[in-house]
Amino acid sequence: MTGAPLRSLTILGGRDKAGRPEVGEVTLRAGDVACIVGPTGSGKSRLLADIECLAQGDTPSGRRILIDGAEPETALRFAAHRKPVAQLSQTMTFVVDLTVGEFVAMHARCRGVPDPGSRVPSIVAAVIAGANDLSGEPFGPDDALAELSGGQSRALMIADTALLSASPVVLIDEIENAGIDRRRALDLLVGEEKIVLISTHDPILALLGQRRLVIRNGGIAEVIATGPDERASLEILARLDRALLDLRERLRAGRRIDHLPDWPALLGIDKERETTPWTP
Ligand SMILES: Nc1ncnc2c1ncn2[C@@H]1O[C@H](COP(=O)(O)OP(=O)(O)OP(=O)(O)O)[C@@H](O)[C@H]1O
Repeated sequence: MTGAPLRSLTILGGRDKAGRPEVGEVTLRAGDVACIVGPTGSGKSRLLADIECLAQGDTPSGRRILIDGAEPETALRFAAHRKPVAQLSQTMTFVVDLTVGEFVAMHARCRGVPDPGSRVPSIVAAVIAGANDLSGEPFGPDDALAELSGGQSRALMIADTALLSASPVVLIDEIENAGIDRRRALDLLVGEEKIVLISTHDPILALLGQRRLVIRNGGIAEVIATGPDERASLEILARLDRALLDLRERLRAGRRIDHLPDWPALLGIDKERETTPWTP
């Protein structure tokens, strides 16, 4: 654990793959969500890895990461239990022979949750409830960890990271196809005053963040603040997304999709005033 709460994380720019300097400085504060966007191979994972290891000019990018405006002490970089950064990777496979309840209780004890006798059962219940809120398929404490679906595993790790991990910085490598409610996942993490960085191409996630770091050829080329027009678009995208989720749920439940939603009504488009006919 890191002790005092972390207030800010600063990325001091290094160089791109061609050795050119990138955007000089980006500071994120507790409760901030920043998205990392860029083409395949542009260096998104490199940036996450630089933050994860609290790079000090000793990685290919030459970036330096500051905690609360200062270079982190060496122990913070190399002692696993004191690391301020948690990373949720794209694939989540459990290979231990434990139930969900046993695993979360064990993690709670490792994380030093005080008085295991009374606190652990309630924190286990809170983590499982949080995970069930994110994934469409509920599971319980007696279910085997190894038998959880991809979406359930991912939801469990997000709830576990939000509620149990002491790490104030959370790095997420793409959660778009994980079958979980992405907005709730972010709310859960941000509600705990974490700094969240997500590598994503999902328009909803991208617009939910306050900023987007655009990566090109290995460097941060631009920092885009989410503007008011984009926030308005987010509401429409969220409606579309809910409608698509509904259709997915129907399919999951073995039902038919004979009728599609009334899209113009759903998106708040006034049919009377529409002048340009839409053609597929
Ligand atoms: N600034 C840099 N200087 C030197 N090498 C870099 C830099 N940034 C990234 N790289 C290297 O470029 C390669 C591709 O980067 P990375 O895997 O981070 O891309 P990505 O955007 O995450 O790709 P994908 O979307 O396919 O996962 C890696 O080998 C990485 O170490």
